[in-house]
Amino acid sequence: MEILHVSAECYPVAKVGGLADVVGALPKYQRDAGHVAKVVMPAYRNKFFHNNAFEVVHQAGMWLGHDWYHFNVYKETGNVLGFDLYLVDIPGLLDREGVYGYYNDTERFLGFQVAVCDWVNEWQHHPDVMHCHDHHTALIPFLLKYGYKYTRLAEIPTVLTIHNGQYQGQFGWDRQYLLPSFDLWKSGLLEWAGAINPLAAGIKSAWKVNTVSPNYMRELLSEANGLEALLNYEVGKTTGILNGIDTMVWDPAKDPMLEYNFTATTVEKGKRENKLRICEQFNLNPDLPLFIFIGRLVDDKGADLLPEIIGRSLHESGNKASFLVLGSGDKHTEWRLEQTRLFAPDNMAVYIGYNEALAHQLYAAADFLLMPSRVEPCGLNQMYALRYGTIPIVRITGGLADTVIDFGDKGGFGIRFVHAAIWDACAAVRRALELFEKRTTFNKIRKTILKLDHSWNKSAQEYIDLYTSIKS
Ligand SMILES: Nc1ncnc2c1ncn2[C@@H]1O[C@H](COP(=O)(O)OP(=O)(O)O[C@H]2O[C@H](CO)[C@@H](O)[C@H](O)[C@H]2O)[C@@H](O)[C@H]1O
Repeated sequence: MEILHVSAECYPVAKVGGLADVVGALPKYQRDAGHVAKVVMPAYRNKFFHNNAFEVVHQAGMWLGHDWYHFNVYKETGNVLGFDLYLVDIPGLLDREGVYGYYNDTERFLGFQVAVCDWVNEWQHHPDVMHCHDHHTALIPFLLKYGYKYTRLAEIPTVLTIHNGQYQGQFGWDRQYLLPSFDLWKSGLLEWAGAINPLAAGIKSAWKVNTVSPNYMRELLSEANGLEALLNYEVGKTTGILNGIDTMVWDPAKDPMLEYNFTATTVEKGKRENKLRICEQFNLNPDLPLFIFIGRLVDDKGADLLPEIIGRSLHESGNKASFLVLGSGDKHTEWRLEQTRLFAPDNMAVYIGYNEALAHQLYAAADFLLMPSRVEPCGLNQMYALRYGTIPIVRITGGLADTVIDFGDKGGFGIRFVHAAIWDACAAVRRALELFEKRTTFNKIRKTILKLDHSWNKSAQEYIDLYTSIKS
């Protein structure tokens, strides 16, 4: 089967969050299962673009409203990722260093989607499925079905994966002219709440829709940032497939970003050594339990709760813990974290920014990972933590409920709490502190979690089954 993944991110080409991890890993596992999986994404002007070799495989031009853009499709020639990677270069739109956050993101990702459809329109054959990820690519199922210039592509099955339903990419009807001409009788498929809503259009038009965990799929039926009614209506074509992790990239035994690699048999020494390094770097006491948070500092992740969770936990425990936060996002939360640190400089460290290597080192060094998420479609951090012998403390929502069992329950290994609230998170931290003191149980749990299998093997097959169910 030939699968074309269309995405705004893919690790290691360009990563902002978990979407990149998924799109960088899933195709490898699909390849290993005997399929041809390709990824097409924008050609951002970043390190990866400058440091790798490409050949031009397609050159064309397109109208985006009243503006004409020339575009190229490049193919990476070194097979660096282990599957075919295509980059769409649209000078004037996509040739920026960053992924998101530009004033014309709507035009940028519209241009990307039109260019992808135009390019596939020139192929001699059709891919067996086009797999679109999140709202930046969610207009493709609509365009293929109803765009006049894509009639020969109308039968290509499309799958839309919702990695995060909070972001939908809405823009006003006044910009409808940016879309290539389509059957206007179908305009209603673009519409949601008085605007053009790409995610809603994708849910309506894709052949199948899935989220990144079964529990998140259930949650979306009652809480989907305004799309609840639509998802209830379309429930028949939806499913939840749990994300996996790339166990080749995330392997404590071989990870080149770690100074000390370790396995299940050397976990105690290995984690101790990694912890010593990190504690030295951030001026923390290595004898205290180390709690980390890694992620985008946004309210959905519960990042706004962190300053008080940390402050209160330190106060209650008499400074018997260390906390380290790695992330960036909401400026006010960044500032509050820095302020909290001033009150406990020996027990708290904050790294504002994005640092892939540090993230790996933190998963390896920490004792506990804190995830007080309000919304968590799947969450990869808890799976990376488990793989690196760090016990996750999670609020049970979305995929966190699907992947973490409380150590108090049969077969359990993590710490769960119910409310995205300071008091409940602090109670979970208290349980962690008690667990840290019970060394035998703590070490046993560590050994157990290192052996859990969160690789893509099972889920990659579930995607193949999904494609097979719609293959024309
Ligand atoms: N400052 C920083 N420095 C270094 N690394 C950082 C970092 N901030 C984040 N990361 C890394 O980015 C990734 C975050 O992945 P998540 O799945 O937790 O969240 P995200 O919300 O981006 O993804 C969305 O899509 C994914 C994939 O489907 C879902 O799992 C998730 O629930 C959904 O919200 C991890 O690899 C993490 O280590």
